[in-house]
Amino acid sequence: MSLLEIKNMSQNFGGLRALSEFSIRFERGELMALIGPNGAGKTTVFNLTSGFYKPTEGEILFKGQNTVGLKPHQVTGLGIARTFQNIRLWHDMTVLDNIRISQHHNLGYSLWDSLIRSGKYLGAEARIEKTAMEILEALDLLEYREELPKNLPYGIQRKVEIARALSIKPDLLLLDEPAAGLNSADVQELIRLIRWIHKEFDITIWMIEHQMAVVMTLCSRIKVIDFGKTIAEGTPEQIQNNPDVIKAYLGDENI
Ligand SMILES: Nc1ncnc2c1ncn2[C@@H]1O[C@H](COP(=O)(O)OP(=O)(O)OP(=O)(O)O)[C@@H](O)[C@H]1O
Repeated sequence: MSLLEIKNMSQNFGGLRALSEFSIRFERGELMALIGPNGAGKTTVFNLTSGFYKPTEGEILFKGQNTVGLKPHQVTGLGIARTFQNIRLWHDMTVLDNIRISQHHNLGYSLWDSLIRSGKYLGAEARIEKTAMEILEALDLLEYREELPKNLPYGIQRKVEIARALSIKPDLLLLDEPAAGLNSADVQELIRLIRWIHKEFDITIWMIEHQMAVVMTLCSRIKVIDFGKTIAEGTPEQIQNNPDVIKAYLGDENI
């Protein structure tokens, strides 16, 4: 069974067809990219896959289960974690609390348990704390655990966001433009980090990225969309030489 299978997924926003009959199949362990010019529909694909939008048409099967109609926290609970194009962290909570709070989609205790501080509550909170500390240590972020994200350099904030996504122990990690806003040294660090995470956590990664250096270095398979339609899929080499892709990025007049 494929880890993720999307079949003929489309999304309309009023009269705009933002995505048209998008299909993809992932096997466990892949590192895959979704690319395309601005406004092509890439983030829409991630919003649909992670339950932020419900597709107008189509099917999404994750580990064989249909996820269409599930809420984002339910999709997270099944094992899909994501980061956002514009970093979304709680800027007035510490780094550690940001990681801890992300695990609260699946607590296993009730409000009553938390009020009386039952054994169930204390046990779950201890597990959450342990996981958060382990992730921070693995990503070399322990020294920032008591800092507020807003006081940290942008590259570190990106890393914290990735740590937060990883803390739910996902099977599939969606990274929406992880290199956006990073300087070239941070981009190199990010490439190393993603490669390391992919191997060390043994997870499947799907990324949207405009920086071709990142995509071409990391991904074994690339899918290209333009105006909501799939125009190409293949290896980095095939994509680089694909005339439809070149045309979509550069326009007819530049070919
Ligand atoms: N919630 C929404 N309501 C209406 N239109 C939307 C909504 N979300 C996206 N769109 C439109 O759908 C199209 C695809 O947008 P999307 O953000 O998916 O593109 P993208 O490929 O991620 O672009 P970029 O690379 O610039 O981030 C755009 O025309 C956008 O304006």
